[in-house]
Amino acid sequence: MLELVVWCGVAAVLARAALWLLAAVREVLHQLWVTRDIPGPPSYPLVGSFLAVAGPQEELYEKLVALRADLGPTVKLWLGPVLVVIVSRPTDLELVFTDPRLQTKPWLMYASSMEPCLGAGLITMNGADYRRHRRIISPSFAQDVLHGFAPSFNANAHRLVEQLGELADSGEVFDAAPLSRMCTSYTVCETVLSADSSRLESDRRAVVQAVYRGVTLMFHRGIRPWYRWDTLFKLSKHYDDYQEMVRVGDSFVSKVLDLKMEAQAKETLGQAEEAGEPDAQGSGKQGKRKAFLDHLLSSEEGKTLTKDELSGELKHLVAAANSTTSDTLSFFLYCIAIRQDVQAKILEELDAVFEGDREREVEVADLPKLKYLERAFKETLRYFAPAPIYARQPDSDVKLPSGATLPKGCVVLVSPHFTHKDPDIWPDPDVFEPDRFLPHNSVGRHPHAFIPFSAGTRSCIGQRFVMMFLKTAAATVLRRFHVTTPEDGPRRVRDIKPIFSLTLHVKGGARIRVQRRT
Ligand code: HEM
Repeated sequence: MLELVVWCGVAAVLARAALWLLAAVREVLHQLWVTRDIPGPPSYPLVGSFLAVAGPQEELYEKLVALRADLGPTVKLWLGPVLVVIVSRPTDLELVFTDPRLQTKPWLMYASSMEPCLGAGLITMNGADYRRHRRIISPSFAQDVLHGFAPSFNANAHRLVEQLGELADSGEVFDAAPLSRMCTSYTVCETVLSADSSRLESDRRAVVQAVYRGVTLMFHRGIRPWYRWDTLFKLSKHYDDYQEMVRVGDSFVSKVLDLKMEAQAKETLGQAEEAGEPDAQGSGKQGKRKAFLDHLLSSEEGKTLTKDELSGELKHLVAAANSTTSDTLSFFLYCIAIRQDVQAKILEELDAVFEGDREREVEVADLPKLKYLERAFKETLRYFAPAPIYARQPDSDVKLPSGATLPKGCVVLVSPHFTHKDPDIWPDPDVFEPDRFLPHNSVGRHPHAFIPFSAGTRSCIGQRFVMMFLKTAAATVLRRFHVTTPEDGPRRVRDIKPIFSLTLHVKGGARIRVQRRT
């Protein structure tokens, strides 16, 4: 009798496995058929077109650009049994960003590579959980909340100015990227987590290091599907580093949450003023400044998030905010160091808005007046979109306006670089020209031709934050320093080589020199 039960069990498992395999084969056959007219590089049994993109990480960017140039705006790639369709026409993208059948983030590119490190959060979640979290978190990014961050943006821009001052005095050539990272990380710690307490200083320094390394490690693991299995990943030389990064992130966010809960408890007991550690970011009575976390915790809906959910969201925000923003600042400084004419126009505008005052703090009211500076940042984001790829997965077959069909279950990949460098949309795409974004030069350009922050329901929640911070940092730095490239540095923006990771970095560093303005 027992034998019969065991055999029935084995038969049931085998039947399920066979059904699963059958469904998977059917899906692949369907995908092959539906996408037969979409061009792609040569594909071979088992590996598919993996060879077209395999190789050192430094070459990935050039390989994708070459695919676009050779095969056109819609390209398919078979990575083993996984079908990837790269979409780049603005009219197609509009559908990708807005169609309800295309709002799922593929597990393979998101949850499987990010959640072991960050936990679940807005970037990786799907379905009803995602919608609930976005509804709870969005109000904490409202305009008035962002305006409260101006003192933090200014303070951290001044910290950057101090560091640049020392480098100006020494006259040395340096890489702007680590300084941009430090400035961004401190700002994000303060404004997202309200982690500017002196009790967190040493942890915060560790996090600044871990965040950058973390982006590289997550990418390293993410593009090697066999590392999804911990057993195999343990064999990787990066395993210990990865674990350390996870530990640093978890411990930091946990400490921040504990301190916050402690401060709230004291506040409730009316003891905030006597508490030895004043609430630096102002969730206490006397404070004015509130971080995202304070807003979240003070909202009724925010209180429904569990500690695990909160911790995941905070890690997602810190990860999403840091590298993207600091890479933009590094690319921007490098571009204007090369393009002295653009830098001169920025200074002219700064002198007009600040009436020649090179010391005054940047106020929220100044920011909308810095229109040329904003165009220069937009052009930096067009040229070097810091989030180089992102993806969706159709719940059912979706026909694009261009005629191609995205089959159910494939990975729809969006690379802003494909769209941002399309000469039919952007004349002379390799020329760095901020005035492309002048209203009269934008007439007739499709709104989805510029997509550094994605678009639609799953677009970046931090885009207004980014512009406020970057403009404040640039207005503070450029009124005080003149930025140049060294003699052996690139002469044209097109000579800057980016390197692909989860975000886009400057290959070899953004090597610049600064001189004090007189
Ligand atoms: C230049 C800086 C930034 C760029 C270029 C950028 C770009 C993007 C892009 C392309 C996405 C969509 C990703 C996808 O679909 O997988 C995204 C999502 C997101 N970004 Fe940003 N981002 C930047 C800064 C920030 C900042 C400062 C924050 C927070 C303070 C932030 C928070 C998020 C979050 C939470 C999401 C997920 C949104 C959702 O799916 O609902 N980002 N970002």
